Amino acid sequence: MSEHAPLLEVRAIRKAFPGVVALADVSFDILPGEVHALVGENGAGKSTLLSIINGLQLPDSGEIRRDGQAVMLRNPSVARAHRIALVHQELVLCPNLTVAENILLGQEPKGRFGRTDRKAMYQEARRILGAIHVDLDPARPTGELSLNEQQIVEICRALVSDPKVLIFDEPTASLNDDQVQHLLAIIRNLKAKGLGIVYVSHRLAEVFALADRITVLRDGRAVATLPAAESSEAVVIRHMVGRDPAPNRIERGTSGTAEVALAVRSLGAGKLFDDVSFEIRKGEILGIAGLLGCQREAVMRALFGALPVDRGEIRVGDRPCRARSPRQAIVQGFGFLPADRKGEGLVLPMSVGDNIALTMLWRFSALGFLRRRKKDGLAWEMIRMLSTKVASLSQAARELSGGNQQKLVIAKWIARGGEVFLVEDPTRGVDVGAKPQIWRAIDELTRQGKAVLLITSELQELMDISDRIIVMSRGRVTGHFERPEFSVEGIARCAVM
Ligand SMILES: Nc1ncnc2c1ncn2[C@@H]1O[C@H](COP(=O)(O)OP(=O)(O)OP(=O)(O)O)[C@@H](O)[C@H]1O
Repeated sequence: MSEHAPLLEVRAIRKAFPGVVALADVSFDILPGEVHALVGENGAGKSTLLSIINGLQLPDSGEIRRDGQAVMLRNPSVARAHRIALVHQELVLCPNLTVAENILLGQEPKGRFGRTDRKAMYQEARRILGAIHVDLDPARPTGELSLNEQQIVEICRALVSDPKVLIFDEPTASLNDDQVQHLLAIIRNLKAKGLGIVYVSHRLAEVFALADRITVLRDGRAVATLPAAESSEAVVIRHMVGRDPAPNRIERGTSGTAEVALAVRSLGAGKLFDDVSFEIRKGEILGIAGLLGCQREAVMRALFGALPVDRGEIRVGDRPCRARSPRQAIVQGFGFLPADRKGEGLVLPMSVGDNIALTMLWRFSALGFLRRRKKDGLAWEMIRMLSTKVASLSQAARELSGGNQQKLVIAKWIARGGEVFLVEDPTRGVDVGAKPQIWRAIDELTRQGKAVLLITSELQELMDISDRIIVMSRGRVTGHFERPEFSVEGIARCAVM
């Protein structure tokens, strides 16, 4: 076989679910030493394709060839035996076990009487960590690792079977910019060793920083395979959505009224944060910027009654607010969209329509036909507003793609209402085509007089949407910027104070 023969070929794969053709005649291949990115809108078919390559699902028709030979990937163990491995997006580590135990879980080297040979296990874990140039103590309990370190353990777990094809499913979804760079360096290193890497991500900047080729899926079809060096984000987005994308930056105009929606004065919580003060007017979006450990998430949680404060004052409108629980915070006018939305607020076996209706029950107290029609009408409005891809209102939420589940959570959360919305990373896991719609939905909230406090993991996004930004560093407010003064340099300077 020539050096450039594909490690893996996917030919004319088709996979349908009731009411949806998830993959229609998809073909693509992976060469040794290449990163082949797979991109597409939410529901385009990426996860379905990955699960077929990883042996989690069988295709209805089509063929998979590994080193030129047709293979039947009946389950993930068969895929592993063919040296194909997947790095999970969701970290599935056991927190009580050590790094080495997690890496070799289920594949521990055995010594006498079939017992685990612990010395060999630690040696093997050290060898794998060394192979990707990571200095992590294999004896550390996994529970105390950072997200980035946990991700590394996940990668090592996939490397145990010495794969030739390694699949990454949105590996950077919960990482900050520095951690992303570290992960990309590890992936480049694996590529240099000749592995073929399949890389799925919604973050196009990262796809262009890493990929050799990019295959775009749209509505279950592979609509283009492009050499990254000869393409651009705009071209890829056009293939993904079939039109020019809407700009992310929202023209906010003269937003905000004079009326203060939320006033926070000298707020403090233990050693986490201190002397935090700001105001948000009705109709305004205030962003909080800061590096990891700046405690902006803790401020959000304190406002939502999920973390006790011991000093300072919070006022919603002209009322003092002392929420001691999220339930009380909701009653006092707060809405909270946490970054960790997995399963959050969705009853997965229930239908899409009923999931949205759950939050709106109080609006439909009168029984009757009209109620159903009105309920369905509002549900469709929510679904369209965020371009959620659903087959029908009666489709079970569990059958939606990951990104579409996220959009459904956001739709529910907007439907629930409130005066002050606390929002963390609303576009995480959401495709580029739908991001502007989410920003527009938030913009629309403020036009109705709501106030929004916002955190995003990408600073550019925060600058695109916020009216003002405060910067936090080590639990204190270190900067305050009006929209015309926004600059990455200025904000970054305050973030390291
Ligand atoms: N088990 C299932 N039953 C019914 N429909 C399904 C099932 N799994 C996936 N689908 C449908 O197949 C289509 C493709 O979904 P898939 O999860 O592959 O999309 P994706 O590109 O990974 O999206 P995302 O970016 O949101 O993760 C979607 O319309 C989805 O609703």
